[in-house]
Amino acid sequence: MPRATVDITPAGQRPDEDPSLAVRNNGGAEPSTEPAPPGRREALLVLSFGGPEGHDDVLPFLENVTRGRGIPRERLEEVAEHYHHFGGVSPINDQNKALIAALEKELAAAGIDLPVYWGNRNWAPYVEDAWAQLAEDGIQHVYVFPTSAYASFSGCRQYHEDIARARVSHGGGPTAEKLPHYFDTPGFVQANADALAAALASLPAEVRDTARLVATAHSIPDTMAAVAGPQGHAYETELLAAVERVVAEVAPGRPFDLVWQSRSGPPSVPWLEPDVNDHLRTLAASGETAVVLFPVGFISDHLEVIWDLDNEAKETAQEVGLAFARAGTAGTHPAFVESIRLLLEERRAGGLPRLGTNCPASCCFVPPRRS
Ligand SMILES: CC1=C(CCC(=O)O)c2cc3nc(cc4[nH]c(cc5[nH]c(cc1n2)c(C)c5CCC(=O)O)c(CCC(=O)O)c4C)C(CCC(=O)O)=C3C
Ligand SMILES: [Fe+2]
Repeated sequence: MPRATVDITPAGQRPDEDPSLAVRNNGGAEPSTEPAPPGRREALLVLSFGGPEGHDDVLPFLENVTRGRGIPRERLEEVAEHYHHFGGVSPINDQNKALIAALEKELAAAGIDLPVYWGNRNWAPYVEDAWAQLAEDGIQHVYVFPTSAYASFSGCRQYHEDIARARVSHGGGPTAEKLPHYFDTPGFVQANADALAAALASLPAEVRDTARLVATAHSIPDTMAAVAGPQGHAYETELLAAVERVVAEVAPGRPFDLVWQSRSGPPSVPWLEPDVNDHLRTLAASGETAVVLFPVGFISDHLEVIWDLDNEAKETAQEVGLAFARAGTAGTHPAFVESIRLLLEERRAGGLPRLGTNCPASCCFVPPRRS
């Protein structure tokens, strides 16, 4: 007998045991093109990287981050120092709390009754614990908002894997879908554009119109870039698309660069180049007098932004005589928060994802190193 469409998961049945839901969700993190079944209990999960909360958290956190990924011990010790400069506390946790508070307000104002949860990959609150809570609270389906806007193993697939791991750790729990990449949503672009305009305005008047616009994003290994997105190189392609949109808003036609920051891994492994510091030296040597860095690759001013740009890159700029300003990230900009709500509403309505993409299962895979 053909099975009728089930709109509401019967009480006592785990949603992932309902075959109709399993098909819609491909058992995991694939977006559905069906509207959300009426009555289904849903939530939004902000899924992030995690960061230490104090001195003693730093090394265990870094070990979580780099497990199986072949990062040299010396690099870990160096990065630990960056965290220790801030008392071992990453700013990312407060930034995520602020984003969650802004999202709760945004949803409430739009009359959307949807609880917001928080889970991380590398530090408490862990996504596994968030999953247990979601299940305990009777949530049947969760929309996952990852704190990365782009394709790539680190920014996309690894978040899919976090969801899968959390579901396995709980033996099920809610079905899930990761929201599409949002680098090209109007609100993300607007937030970055406003930040870039403010940074430009902070420069001395005589260099404001000529300062070089330099976008930055986290470097990734060349091999990871090559397999990002179904056609490969989606990380760079999506970044370039975001940067073009931001520059078109702020200073149409003005030249810009997209360069890379925060590389790690052994020097023998090629990562995306040029590094932002090398690029600043090149710009100075070619006669530029001022730069504005805008870290469009990140959504908040976390440690890799405030250390690698506000300390290291700024020092490089001073060394080579470039006037320097650094734009903020999207953070809790109202337009960005609104775009997240619109993405969520679009998914709940079952529309095909208009904005951005979501990675299918076949891309972005980078196997862990066996040591
Ligand atoms: C693409 C990308 C994003 C953006 C997408 C996203 O946001 O997810 C990102 C974000 C972040 N990266 C962060 C921190 C770290 N990343 C590391 C290591 C690595 N990142 C990589 C890539 C990315 N990283 C890669 C390819 C590695 C090598 C190891 C591996 O192959 O996986 C390491 C290890 C030490 C080191 O070598 O730096 C740390 C401590 C934090 C938290 C900052 C805070 O605490 O405020 C955030 C938001
Ligand atoms: Fe990273």
